[in-house]
Amino acid sequence: MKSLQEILYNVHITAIHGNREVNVHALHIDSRQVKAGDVFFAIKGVQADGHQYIAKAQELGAAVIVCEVLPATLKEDVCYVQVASSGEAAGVMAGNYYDNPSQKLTLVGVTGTNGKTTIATILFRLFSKMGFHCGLLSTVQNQIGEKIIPATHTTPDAINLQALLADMVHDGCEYAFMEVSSHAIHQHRIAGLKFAGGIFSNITHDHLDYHKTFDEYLKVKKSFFDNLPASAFALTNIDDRRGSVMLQNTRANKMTYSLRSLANFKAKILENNITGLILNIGEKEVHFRLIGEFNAYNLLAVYGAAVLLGKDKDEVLQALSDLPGAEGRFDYITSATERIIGIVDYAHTPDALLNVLATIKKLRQGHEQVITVVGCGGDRDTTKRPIMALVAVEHSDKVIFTSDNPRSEDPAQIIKEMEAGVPVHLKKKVLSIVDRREAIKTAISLAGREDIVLVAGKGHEKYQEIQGVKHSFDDKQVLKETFEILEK
Ligand SMILES: CC(=O)N[C@H]1[C@@H](OP(=O)(O)OP(=O)(O)OC[C@H]2O[C@@H](n3ccc(=O)[nH]c3=O)[C@H](O)[C@@H]2O)O[C@H](CO)[C@@H](O)[C@@H]1O[C@H](C)C(=O)N[C@@H](C)C(=O)N[C@H](CCC(=O)O)C(=O)O
Ligand SMILES: Nc1ncnc2c1ncn2[C@@H]1O[C@H](COP(=O)(O)OP(=O)(O)OP(=O)(O)O)[C@@H](O)[C@H]1O
Ligand SMILES: N[C@H](CCC[C@H](N)C(=O)O)C(=O)O
Ligand SMILES: [Mg+2]
Repeated sequence: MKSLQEILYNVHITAIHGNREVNVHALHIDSRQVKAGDVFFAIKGVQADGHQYIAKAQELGAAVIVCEVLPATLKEDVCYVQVASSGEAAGVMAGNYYDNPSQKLTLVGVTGTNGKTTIATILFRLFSKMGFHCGLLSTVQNQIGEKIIPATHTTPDAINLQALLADMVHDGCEYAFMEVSSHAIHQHRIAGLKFAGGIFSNITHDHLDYHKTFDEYLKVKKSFFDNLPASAFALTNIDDRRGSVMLQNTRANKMTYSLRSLANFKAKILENNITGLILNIGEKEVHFRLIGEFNAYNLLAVYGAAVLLGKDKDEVLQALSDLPGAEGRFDYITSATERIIGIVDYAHTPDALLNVLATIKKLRQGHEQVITVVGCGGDRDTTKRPIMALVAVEHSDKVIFTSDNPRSEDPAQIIKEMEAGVPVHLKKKVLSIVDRREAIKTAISLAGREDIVLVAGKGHEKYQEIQGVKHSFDDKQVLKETFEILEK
């Protein structure tokens, strides 16, 4: 329990009404969770406006309401804190409530369209391997040392985020690595955090349903770097067209990485095949288990960040060389007799799909066919559907369009929107099968000896969300089962 006065530290308050001599029990952004003596933050969202739920929160006993607009009638026993942004106030107040855990950790945030999970996860594994107790906040899962905490978001909401970081501090973590999604930046989920470093991987087409234009999406990502403190490093991929823009207004220590031009951290790909990568990095030739050029970028980002955090170059490279990639990212299994390679990958953007297919092309030795199974998520950026479809058909021998997570949408309609991206002369390559399990089975039945089946879009996900229900589903498991039937 903390006094309201304590948790209001550093909050930009416009006005305050009512009794502020209260002690606060818990903080909530969802009225449905409020209990007597709690703080409720009224946040304007996409579906609803949290201000509509102030009355509900009061009914449930909220002692403090943080809002942008005051309700018409004020209750005597409630304290109303009026602020310019309730979302931002939630971050700062949650930070104060949990004793600002980010100030007691070395916290590194990773942003970009693709590569966040990979970079954050490998940083976590690298530092753990080098003997440090670490925390991880990622799309796949959150971790405090060995302990796994399921993740609901790539970046949790402000209150859960601060609570998780506080748990890391209590558990003795020194470092925390987290993904910083564009939604999280825009919704101020990261307000009140002190970062020791920020990493930018790349920016390409995604989330235009939310950010509306690419420029807006870019601005949001850039604001993460604009707000880093002078004590932090800002490490950017300058081979990305927007890499240097990210750093233009930051006060942080500007650092760059590149495979192509002059940069603070440079690497050269010497070999790139199914067993991994050999890079010339830090004046050494090092073999890594991760596959594909895009992972050379991810490894370089990890290496740069580790060196900027003061770690010995050779020790970092030695530990890094042996680490596996994140779950569901270029995750492959091979069938025993036919030697069909099944690859599960979380590519759910046009750029990620292109990168994975380009990597597969490079790995092909002879005349193996590439058969791609892919769908697009419902209730998400619809403009990427025809583009992902085109990328798939242009870079595969056969393609099966199927469902990803249709969510509230009609899966057949999503597939239609994908089909619209396929030019007439490539239509003969395409089959559409709504049922994802059937689609994967069909792909394998079409595959000959040593062919490659890419199952894209869901990576580590263990469910398929259809009409609000999450059904158990695991791409890799379906591949395995189908291979087993084939072997019999
Ligand atoms: C589009 C988006 O980001 N939505 C997030 C947002 O919800 P919202 O704006 O729709 O909220 P809303 O339903 O309009 O409600 C507004 C406010 O009223 C409150 N409310 C609502 C109902 C009620 O009865 N009482 C109440 O108090 C809500 O708690 C909320 O504070 O705020 C919620 C609370 O933090 C999030 O859970 C929710 O994530 C949804 C589930 C989601 O799917 N988000 C995805 C798109 C997302 O955030 N993805 C990124 C990853 C992207 C990437 O990896 O590139 C992520 O970081 O996970
Ligand atoms: N550096 C990279 N550049 C381009 N594509 C990448 C890169 N790293 C990974 N990918 C591709 O993008 C997919 C997603 O990678 P990853 O999960 O690391 O990214 P992410 O940014 O965390 O994605 P999300 O925003 O959905 O959580 C991978 O499965 C791979 O296909
Ligand atoms: N972080 C991404 C995940 C997309 C994964 C894909 N399987 C889908 O459901 O669209 C998002 O929120 O857009
Ligand atoms: Mg991620």
